[in-house]
This record gives sequence, structure tokens and C-alpha cells, in this order.
Amino acid sequence: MPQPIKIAIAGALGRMGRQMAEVVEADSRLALVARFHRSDASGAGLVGRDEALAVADVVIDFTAPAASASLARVCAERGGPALVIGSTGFDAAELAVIADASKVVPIVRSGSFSLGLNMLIGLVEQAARALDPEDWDIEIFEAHHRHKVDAPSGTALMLGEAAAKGCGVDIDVVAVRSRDGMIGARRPGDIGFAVIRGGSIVGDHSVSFCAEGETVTLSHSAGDRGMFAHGAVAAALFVMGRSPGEYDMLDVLGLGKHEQLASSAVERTAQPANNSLLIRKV
Ligand SMILES: NC(=O)C1=CN([C@@H]2O[C@H](COP(=O)(O)OP(=O)(O)OC[C@H]3O[C@@H](n4cnc5c(N)ncnc54)[C@H](OP(=O)(O)O)[C@@H]3O)[C@@H](O)[C@H]2O)C=CC1
Ligand SMILES: O=C(O)C1=N[C@H](C(=O)O)C[C@H](O)C1
Repeated sequence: MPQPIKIAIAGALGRMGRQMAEVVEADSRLALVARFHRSDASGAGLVGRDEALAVADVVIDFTAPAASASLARVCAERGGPALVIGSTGFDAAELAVIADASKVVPIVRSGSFSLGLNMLIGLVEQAARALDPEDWDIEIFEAHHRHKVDAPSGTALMLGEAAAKGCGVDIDVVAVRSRDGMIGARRPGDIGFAVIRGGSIVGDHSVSFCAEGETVTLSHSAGDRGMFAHGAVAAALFVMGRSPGEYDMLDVLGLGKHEQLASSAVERTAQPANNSLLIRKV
């Protein structure tokens, strides 16, 4: 029986931090060795960040962009541990910090650790490739709970990138992230984003392809945060002992640019698991 992987959880008092602790504690392949909140907070089962990093093999981080970028920098400076980052809402400078850190430590970062959502991304790219953007307008919709602070969601942005990739265009050129007032007719080839926030919605996303007289909609609805946590566990198992680099959920699922490397992790995740759903669908 291999030694359990030592996991530290950042943002331990957040919605995902609390969910992660439950899922990690229930998984015999993992040992929850530390939970930390803001870097110097302690008490109530929490330790300081540096203490947590000293004892962990992998840190799982669902916090906020600045916190995740700073955590990645610190992990790189100390030469570990490996990181799984689920935070969303990064700007270019923060992404550059994470990319730099990934030259020293392995990092899995994804705007969604949902298996179904990552499958949807492939379907969206395929549909966008098949449908002529002159005839089929692409519109992305997302809905989240009232506490969410970034928009569009990280997932909506990933879906937009997939659609743009399928169309062979640059998302930064075609994205329309807000509309208000006399904005004029829709420009052919634009990819629009629409956002709602309310109540306790865990996360709904859809991508509509709208033509004259017909609309095709691909959608995903998250029912609870547990499945994000199970996806993050699969990412932690994948990233443990991996070479430095920035990986995403497609790599974890064996479908990404590091496909060859990923296949061994899929075998590892196929050990006795409470995330068997994930394995069956890989
Ligand atoms: N990739 C995925 O599959 C998923 C990603 N997410 C993303 O994860 C992130 C967290 O979501 P959620 O758990 O709902 O959010 P919460 O606000 O519930 O939790 C975030 C936690 O991070 C802490 N935090 C915020 N800023 C900092 C900082 N600068 N330094 C240290 N700690 C900080 C917060 O502390 P405090 O309360 O003191 O501010 C809080 O404990 C979001 O970016 C969200 O979009 C969420 C679900 C799934
Ligand atoms: O903040 C959330 O809650 C979520 N955030 C992620 C995102 O921005 O896409 C993933 C999920 O939809 C929940």
C-alpha cells in the first residue's frame, strides 16, 4: 500500500476549501496534513501558510487570483510542494507569475475541475469547427451564486476559448464581454458572454450556436461542489511527482497536450477510489 499523498488546503475557510477538506479526509490515498487561510492566520485547526507548505506534497488552492499567484511564487521559491489551483479571475500578470512558477514546480490549473464540463469543452470546440461562423452566432451564458466575485466565470472563458479555437480565431479579438445601451447590430464572428448572479446557483454554463431559424445549445449544470473537489483530488494524484510544468484538467483526464504523461496518472487514479465516477468516464 503506497504512502498517502500529503495534502494541504489553502483558503480552508472558503466554500471550496471546506468541501475539499471533507473529500480529502474521506480518501485513503490522501492525508490531510494542513489547512491554512490567510497567510498568518492560525487556530481552529488552521496553521500558517509556511508551516503548511513545509509538510505537504501537494497544495490544493481555491482562493483568489492574487493569493494563488503569490502561493505559486512561494512554492517555486522553496522548490515545492506541487500545486493544484482552482481559483478564477486571473489577469495576465498573475497568469505570468503562475507560468514562471511552473518552470520549477508542477502545477495543475483549471477554471473547472468538473469532468462533465471538460467534456463539454471538447464538444464546443467540435461544434464551432463544424458550424460556419458567418451563419452561426456563438453566445455563452453563465449563472452563479450571489457571492461570486469574478465575471465572466473562469469556465465561461474556457468555453469561449474552445469556441474561438474551433473557429480558428483569437478569443481576445472576438470576445464581447458586456453589452449595454445602443451597441449596434451584432458583428459576425463575435463571441458574446452573458452573466447572471443570484441565490445559491452552484454553476450553470451554456454555449448557443444561433442561426436563422434554429439554435443549438450545449449546456452543463453543476449540482453541488463535491464534484469539483473530486476533480481536484484527481488533479492532486496526477501532479504528485510530475515534472515541472503547467497542466490542465485535460492533461489529468489523459486528453491534453501532455497526454502521454497523463495516462500513467489515470492508472493511479484508478486505485480503490471514492471518485470512481471520474475513472469510469476517463
Ligand atoms: N476550478 C473550479 O472547479 C472551481 C473554482 N472555483 C473558484 O475558486 C475560488 C474560491 O471559490 P469559493 O470557495 O467559492 O470562494 P470563497 O470566497 O468561499 O473562498 C475563498 C477563500 O480564499 C480566501 N482568500 C481570498 N483572498 C485571499 C487572499 N488574498 N489571500 C489569502 N486567502 C484569500 C478567502 O478568505 P476571506 O474569507 O478572508 O476573504 C476564502 O477563505 C474562486 O475563484 C472560484 O471561482 C470555485 C469552484 C470550483
Ligand atoms: O465561483 C464558483 O463558485 C465557481 N467558479 C468556477 C468558475 O469561475 O468557472 C467554477 C464553477 O463554475 C464554480
